[in-house]
Order: sequence, then structure tokens, then C-alpha cells
Amino acid sequence: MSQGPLLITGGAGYIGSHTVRHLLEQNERIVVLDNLVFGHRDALPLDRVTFVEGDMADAPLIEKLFAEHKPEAVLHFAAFAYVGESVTDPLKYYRNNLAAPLTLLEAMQRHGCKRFIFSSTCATYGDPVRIPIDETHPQAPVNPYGASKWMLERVLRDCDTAWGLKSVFLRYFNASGCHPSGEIGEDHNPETHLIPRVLMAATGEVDSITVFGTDYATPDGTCVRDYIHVCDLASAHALALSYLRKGGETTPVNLGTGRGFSVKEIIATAEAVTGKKIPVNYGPRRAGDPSELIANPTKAKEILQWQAAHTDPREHIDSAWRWMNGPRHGRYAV
Ligand SMILES: NC(=O)c1ccc[n+]([C@@H]2O[C@H](COP(=O)([O-])OP(=O)(O)OC[C@H]3O[C@@H](n4cnc5c(N)ncnc54)[C@H](O)[C@@H]3O)[C@@H](O)[C@H]2O)c1
Ligand SMILES: O=c1ccn([C@@H]2O[C@H](COP(=O)(O)OP(=O)(O)O[C@H]3O[C@H](CO)[C@H](O)[C@H](O)[C@H]3O)[C@@H](O)[C@H]2O)c(=O)[nH]1
Repeated sequence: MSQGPLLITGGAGYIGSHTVRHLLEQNERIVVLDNLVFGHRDALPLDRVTFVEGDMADAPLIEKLFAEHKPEAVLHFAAFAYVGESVTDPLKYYRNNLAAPLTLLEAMQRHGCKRFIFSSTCATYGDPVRIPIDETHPQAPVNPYGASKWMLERVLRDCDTAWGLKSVFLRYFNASGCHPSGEIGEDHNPETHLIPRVLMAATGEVDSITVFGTDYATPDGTCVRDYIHVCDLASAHALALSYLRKGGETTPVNLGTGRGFSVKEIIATAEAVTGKKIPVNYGPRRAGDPSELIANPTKAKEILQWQAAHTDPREHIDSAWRWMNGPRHGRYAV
């Protein structure tokens, strides 16, 4: 097995850049590949990582990258992740989330790189038939985004059977929060996720937050989600890497806290953290939203020795608020 660096696709994005920071603290060597469609060059410590600006579907570039750096493992974050857009433009999602990674996998096969950590999602489960959701829950995605991730999991299993690729499918629940330094954070454009949008309503960047649906079968009628801090996601990647280095088998692992919070609870917490009254509108349901998504995170503890350290959404919102009021938010150069 090659002793080269880690290749991190999408490492200039939200979750990728936090994971890069964490892995650098563990003295890992890192090559980041990102086409900067959504990522930010400034989110990377460019003096400490090798940054390759390019697309994972660019076969000559990928071949050159593997020949030059001989990566030991790939951490694959690069993808499109707007659920709504995936419904209206499915081919864009199947192209980037399913077809493009094949170029990467072909290069891995050619170069004998056999460790893969995949940013999968709770969206692969679809509408839950039981809560909390463990990894044996049926996978029946209800939108092309979730389907593209589910299909890539299948591809990875087949690569294991054929040439011994070992993968961990990290099925994240709802990523939130920002690095405690306030130097990097969530900066999607457009931003559709609940917590940053609530905070944008608090700063006046948007007029108000619209709650999508108040008639769900939940205690207060709004959707319930399991919010997992981005720094907890980062530490799980390091542990998944150790698991594969110790000879771990291909397997899915949920990354969540096991606790759910409603949209209304998140807004109330954001008001408490910011000290501001947040203007709220109540709108219809958003297509494709399950009422409740809560992880059973037991397996992560058993096989990765991981559990979420930041389980209080107040802490997530507080770190996101510090980032939004810090010097770099919205001022990434790229
Ligand atoms: N944010 C969440 O709540 C969440 C939840 C579950 C799963 N995920 C998954 O985690 C991963 C990271 O999500 P994020 O929120 O950090 O998104 P992000 O958009 O911030 O990061 C993705 C990065 O990939 C890059 N990228 C996209 N296509 C590329 C390509 N073809 N070649 C090279 N680079 C490319 C983008 O420029 C971006 O920097 C995604 O795979 C996403 O599906 C996210
Ligand atoms: O302006 C908003 C934004 C969101 N919501 C609600 O807040 C909850 C969280 O919505 P997000 O858009 O923040 O996140 P999702 O639950 O849609 O997350 C899904 O999409 C993500 C990709 O971006 C991940 O893949 C994740 O695993 C998957 O569940 C949902 O009930 C949503 O309806 C609102 O009410 N108003």
C-alpha cells in the first residue's frame, strides 16, 4: 500500500476544509483536489497542503495527480448537494455525484490505492420507516441527490468485490456549526441550509426565515433533524481512516448525535444565542422533506470509537454566529 499523502476531493468546501484542518493536526500529509465551483481557496492553509485546482472528472489531471503523489487513501467530499435542484436537474447530480467519481476510482484501481472514505448522507434512507435510523434501515432515497449517493455506495461495494477497495460510507445527518477559531465556516452560495439561513435573517442579510411546513406529525408540527457539528464530522473522518488502516472492511456508518431538534426549536435557540428577534414566515412543506431524521449512532461508537462531542445545537449556532460575524465570512477570495 502506498505511503503517499491523503487525497481530499472537495477539500475547499465546508465539511472538507474542516476535515483538512483536523487531519493536519494529526500530522497527515494532504493533497486537496477542488474545482472551486463551491469551494474557497482561502478556506485552505495553502502553506500546509498541496492544492490542485481541477475537476475530478478530468481523467488526464487525475492520472497525473495519482502518478505524482501516489495517495494512500481518498477522502471524497466533492459533490453537488442541493436536494431541490437535484429534483429539477437530476442529470447534473448523476453526472457529478455518480459518473465523475468513476474517473477517480479508475485511477485508484490503476494505482493500487484501496482506501476510500465517502461523504454519504442520511438522504440515502429516504422517508424513515423507524426512528432512530440505524445502518440496516432500508435505503429508498426520495430525491436524485440521495439516489446518486446511494448508487455510489453500490459502486464502491462492487469495487471491493472486484479489486479489494475498502470504503467507509459516512452517512452524515445535518452538518452544522463552524470551526471554533472562526476562521473557516459554512459559506455556500446560494445558502439553503436552515441554521445559516436563520442567522442570515438575524443579521438582515435576508428579510426573514420561512419555515417549510407546520403540519408535520411532530410535537410542534415542524420537521425534526439531527444536527451534527462539522468538527465532529472531521474527527470521524480521522477515525474512519484509522479503521481502514487497521484492515477494516467496507461498511456504512451513521454520523449523528441521536438527538432531534425541530425547526422552531432551532429558531428559538438562534434567538437566544444572537439576542435578536428573528422574523419568521410560515410556508408550505418543501418537496422531499421527511418529517423526522434522527440517527442511531451506536455503530460509529462500536467500530470507530467515535461519538459526537458537540450535542447541543446552541453550541453549533454559537460557532456559526461567530463565523458570520468574523472577518472572513462572505469575504473568501474565491
Ligand atoms: N452539508 C451537509 O449537511 C451534508 C450532509 C450529508 C452529506 N453531505 C455531503 O458532504 C460533502 C461535502 O458537503 P459540503 O456541505 O461541504 O459541500 P460543499 O459544496 O461546501 O463542498 C463540496 C466541494 O466539492 C467541490 N466540488 C464539487 N464538484 C467537484 C468536482 N467535480 N471536482 C472537484 N471538486 C468539486 C466544490 O467546489 C466544493 O468545494 C458532499 O458530498 C455532500 O453531499 C453534506
Ligand atoms: O429556509 C429553510 C431551510 C430549511 N428549513 C427546514 O429545516 C430543515 C433542515 O433543512 P436543511 O436544508 O438545512 O437540511 P436537509 O434536512 O434538507 O438536509 C438534507 O440535505 C443535505 C444536503 O444539503 C444533507 O445531505 C442531509 O443529509 C439531508 O438530510 C428541513 O426540515 C427544512 O424543511 C426551513 O424550514 N427553512
